[in-house]
Amino acid sequence: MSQSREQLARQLAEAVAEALRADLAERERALLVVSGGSTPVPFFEALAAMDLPWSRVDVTLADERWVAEDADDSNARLVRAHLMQGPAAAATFVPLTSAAATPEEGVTEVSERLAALTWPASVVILGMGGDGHTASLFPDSQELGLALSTADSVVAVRTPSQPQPRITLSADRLHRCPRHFLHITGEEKRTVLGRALAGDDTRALPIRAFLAGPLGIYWAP
Ligand SMILES: O=C(O)[C@H](O)[C@@H](O)[C@H](O)[C@H](O)COP(=O)(O)O
Repeated sequence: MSQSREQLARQLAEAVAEALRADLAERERALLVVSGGSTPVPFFEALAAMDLPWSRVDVTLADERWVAEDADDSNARLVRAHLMQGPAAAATFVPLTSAAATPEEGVTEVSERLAALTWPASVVILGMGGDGHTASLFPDSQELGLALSTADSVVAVRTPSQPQPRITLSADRLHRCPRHFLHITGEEKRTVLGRALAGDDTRALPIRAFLAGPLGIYWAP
């Protein structure tokens, strides 16, 4: 019998907590990179309640919509509401937006902010859309090729399928981590992942940029 989404969230939270503890035994600070969207909420809430040296943990995003932090579709708002709570409130959240009007104008400041963190990240949590995007690496984005190839840490992204301009960690920066976990739910995403595993055109299904390496896949119906 397949597990529930709540059980999956707890299982993922335990794996992430274990990874953070392992790294914090070796280094002063540890970095957790999370994705936004709707799937992560039960995972965020399970992780937030865990007993960790949270004051030594930095949390940032794999991508962000270029909106104010109090906007309904802000990933920063989602993380502050569901992860930066309880014990995890002692962690440091590092947002991916700035006061600049556009992500193109903000990438330098955000890149400098990220440079001060402890890379490689301990863990990267990826989500996936029904179009096979992950972070803000979208198939229909004109910046996809850049985001897949640049050594820069962040890329401004404009995508016809998305209402807001975005900023995303580049594939290179997302790869700078020994642990990647893909957190997806539902039959549609299971089917998309199956298609991604069966092919090699990363521009068509950008999640493919992360399937060649070690990837923990956390899926529930
Ligand atoms: O900013 C975002 O939306 C996320 O970072 C994005 O990459 C997300 O992981 C997928 O779009 C899946 O979103 P759902 O969990 O809402 O299906």
